Parts: sequence; C-alpha cells; structure tokens
Amino acid sequence: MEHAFWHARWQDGQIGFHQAAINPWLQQYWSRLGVPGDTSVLVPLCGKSSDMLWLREQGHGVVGVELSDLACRDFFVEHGVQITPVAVPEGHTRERDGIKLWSADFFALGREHWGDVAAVYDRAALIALPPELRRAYAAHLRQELLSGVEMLLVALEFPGGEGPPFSVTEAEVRQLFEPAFTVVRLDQADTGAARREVVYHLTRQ
Ligand SMILES: C[S@@+](CC[C@H](N)C(=O)[O-])C[C@H]1O[C@@H](n2cnc3c(N)ncnc32)[C@H](O)[C@@H]1O
Repeated sequence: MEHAFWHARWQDGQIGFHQAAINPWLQQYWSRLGVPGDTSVLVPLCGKSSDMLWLREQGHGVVGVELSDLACRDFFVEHGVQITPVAVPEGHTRERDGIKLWSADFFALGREHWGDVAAVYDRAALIALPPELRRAYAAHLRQELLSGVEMLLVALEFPGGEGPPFSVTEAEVRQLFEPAFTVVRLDQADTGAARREVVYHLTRQ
C-alpha cells in the first residue's frame, strides 16, 4: 500500500476505520495479557485511536507510530492539547503526558526509537496492509520485539474483496507469527456483512 494512499485518506477525511469509542476487545482482554501497568505499549499504525488514551489510563506509557502527521496532530488537538511537533530524521514526534506519537513509516523505526515496550496493541494495523507488507510487518515485529513481549491483535475475516481492510485468517496469523510468537485465539464476533472480528493473544518467545 503506497504511503500516498494513506496520506490522501487522511487529507480527504476518509477515515471510516476510526472509532470514537474505546475498542471493546481491548477493554475485555487487555488484563488477560498480564502486562504490568507501569510499562510501555507500542501501537503500530495507530491513526488517532482513542484506545491509546485508554491504555494510558491503565498506567502504561504509549508509543504510537503513524504515517500521517495530520492524524498525529489531530489526536492531540481533539483532546485539547496543542503541541509543536519535533522534527526528527524519520519524520516528527509529539509527546505529552506519557503518550508519544511518531509520524513516521513504521518500517523505518525500531527498538532504538520506541524504547523498551512490554506489549503491542494492534487494531486495524495488520489488516490494513497488503500480503507482502503483512509479511514485512510480522518480520519487523519478530526482529524488534524482545522475548516476553505480549501482543493483543484484532483481525478481521471475510470472504473475498479488495482491501484495505484485508481479510486475515487464523491460518495466516499463525503462518506469519509462529513459532517466534505463541498465538492464542481468544474470541470472535460476527460484525455483519459476513465479517468476523477475531482477537488473538501473541507472546514473543
Ligand atoms: C486502518 S487504519 C487503523 C488506524 C488505527 N489503528 C485505528 O484503529 O484507528 C491504518 C493506519 O495505518 C497507517 N499506516 C499505513 N501504513 C503505515 C506505515 N507504513 N507506517 C505507519 N503508519 C502507516 C495509515 O495512515 C492509517 O492511519
């Protein structure tokens, strides 16, 4: 998926993927991961997700990575915070009250940028990427995450169709992440139009 595609989506306000409400799977299953509250959580391809605020409220530091500078700006502005972005070689950063957003290509950042994280929260990140980038995404996480890092992954399954979003089955999740990660399917729910959300708990081995 070209960067220009996502920049255009944000520019034109075509962000139907954005949810104003906190994700119910996050609220239901986060505690199952057993991540201590004073640790940091990486949120890849974060958009302007309010889920980051919820994670912060649980005591976590939050590091979000998002291609669109508009999205990063809007996240803070919509929560009443004006921040001057800091230019860095990879893009820009904005940081306030334990939430740091990088407007940068996720694949250009690694552990040296996002620091020590105990967990990853993926809602609509993996499924936003076409097949070759899904492989690159899983490989990048495998490369950059230390043993013991937990991950909550919300995927979507549906027959056929052109993405994004893309349908990502359990078989593909396992193919992408095992054996470097253990993969436990936690739950699922039909969301209408033959779509099913499936939530997984992964642990980096
Ligand atoms: C489907 S949206 C999901 C956003 C967010 N996770 C949510 O739940 O609202 C996917 C996001 O990934 C961003 N994105 C796509 N490719 C990216 C990349 N290579 N690096 C960082 N962000 C990227 C897009 O700009 C878009 O905001």
